[in-house]
Amino acid sequence: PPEAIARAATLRAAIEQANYRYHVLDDPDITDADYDRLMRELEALETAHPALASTSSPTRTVGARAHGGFAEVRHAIPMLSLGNAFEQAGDTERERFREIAEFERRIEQTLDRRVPVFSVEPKLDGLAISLRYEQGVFVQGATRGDGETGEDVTANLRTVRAIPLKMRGEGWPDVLEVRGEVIMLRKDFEAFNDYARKHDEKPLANPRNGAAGSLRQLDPAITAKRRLSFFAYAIGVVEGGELPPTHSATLRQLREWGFPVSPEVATARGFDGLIAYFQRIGARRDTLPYDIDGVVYKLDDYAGQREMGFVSRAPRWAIAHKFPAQEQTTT
Ligand SMILES: Cc1c[n+]2nc(N)[nH]c2nc1OC(C)C
Repeated sequence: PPEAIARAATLRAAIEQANYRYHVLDDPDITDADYDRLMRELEALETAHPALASTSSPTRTVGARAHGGFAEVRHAIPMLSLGNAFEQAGDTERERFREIAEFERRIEQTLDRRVPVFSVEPKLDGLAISLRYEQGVFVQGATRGDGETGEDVTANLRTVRAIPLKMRGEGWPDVLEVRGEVIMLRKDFEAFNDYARKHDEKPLANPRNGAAGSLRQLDPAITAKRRLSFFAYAIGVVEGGELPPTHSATLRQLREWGFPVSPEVATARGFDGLIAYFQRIGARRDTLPYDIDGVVYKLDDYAGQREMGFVSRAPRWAIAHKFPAQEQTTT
């Protein structure tokens, strides 16, 4: 009946808007209870009128169990690892952060640029995944695996509300791969362990295990019970369209298309700018809503990235800068 069709469309739009405001803008305008009421009303409508349901409906996020294990997915563009730098003994900052000074100087020299601009980002401690969108619709998601081949965890990723089932806005390429980290926010990790202890279930050792374990569940219904989040940080395949010339502009564009991007991302100029960011984030590390194990510096303009190229599997144009290992507080 037409009024059921109209009501279902209204509910879907409201739920997608609520997901965007909660996960991308971090500025929800309805309570969790209201959100659940919208979902329950849509589920009831779709049950009463099965013709209404579609795979891209927010209620259709729990798919079938992967009986024989996960299918393999070959990454057309390998998912890279990052070379990383650690602090070293020394008096001056250039000595203590010698590897970062080296990284930055090599880029200055190779590109003959005085002060290169970098995209600077928190290095989230979760599970790296790649999301494939065709005509703006989420069609496949895979884990990083060994960088060349990962596992198809599409059904599980559909249950992660921070991952848009359809891109927002317009102007996106025909095919777009968005890469990022699936994580478990600290508050959701603590809530999960409270529940586990009360129900005599095995608690999670840390949020990273929570994200990895939840995503690798063969039954998406179990994944759906784990509160996971997602932050985009890179692009893979782009076909039938083009992206801005810099990584920072691409991250802004991804936010508009409905992808969560960490609010901590910024740009920095030269060695001093990198270290200032490293120390700024380091000072706030324990107050962030998610675990990080360092920060990532990436030359911001894509032309410069292409010119710098890669060393084996890690790009010359990016590096992870890790904090000293933190004593894991076993909760
Ligand atoms: C492996 C990795 C991890 N991370 N984490 C962030 N924030 N950016 C980022 N980029 C990565 O690789 C790029 C070089 C694509």
